[in-house]
Amino acid sequence: MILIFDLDGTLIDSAPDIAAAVNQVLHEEGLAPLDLPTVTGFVGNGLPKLVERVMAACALPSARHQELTARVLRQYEAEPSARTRVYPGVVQALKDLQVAGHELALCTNKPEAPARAILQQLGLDSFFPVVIGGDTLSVNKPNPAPALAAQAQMGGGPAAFIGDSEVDAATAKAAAMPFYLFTEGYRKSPVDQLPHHAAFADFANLPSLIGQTEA
Ligand SMILES: O=C(O)COP(=O)(O)O
Ligand SMILES: [Mg+2]
Repeated sequence: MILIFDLDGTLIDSAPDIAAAVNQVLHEEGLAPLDLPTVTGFVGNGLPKLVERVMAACALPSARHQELTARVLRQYEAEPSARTRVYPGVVQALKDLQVAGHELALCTNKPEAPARAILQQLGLDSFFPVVIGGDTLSVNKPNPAPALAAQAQMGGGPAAFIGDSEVDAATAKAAAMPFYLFTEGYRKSPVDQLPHHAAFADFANLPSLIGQTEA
């Protein structure tokens, strides 16, 4: 089966680096930093949307959105993974899933360039022959197009989606793919309010969970 993974809050805890980039720009603007839970709550719909949420929280004029988005992105790309951690058990789970014959792809709302840089810096790039970012197509998740593009680029066939958020649950539903929910990421809703085929809190359990579903 083709397994399409989300990135932020699923494979990696990346919010500290996103918050650092945001807070550097706020500092340059003479504004107080936002705390980590606040910035984490803004992750999920891509960088332009995150900056829009930051600007609303800081009462910055929306006319500056393009400029501030470019500055946050430049800051983030300068140091994208220094504070970012791969969640426990991810690497072993990805290896086990490949050994079991699955093919892995990545579908994130993070812009493609920093997504690829982070995968490489954290040693995850070799798992993912296909990477679709938030700016790879003209639409991003929860539109199903990025997930469907990942599936098509992997050669087509049965696919499942693994993610941590409301956005991923909606994407999987729209793409008609079973959704595996990682419960320890950046979701805002209770687990039972997110439609999912199966949920897991520990990556060590994912290979058997997917094996059971297939059987
Ligand atoms: O960049 C975001 O807003 C979210 O990224 P994700 O799709 O990898 O969770
Ligand atoms: Mg996510």
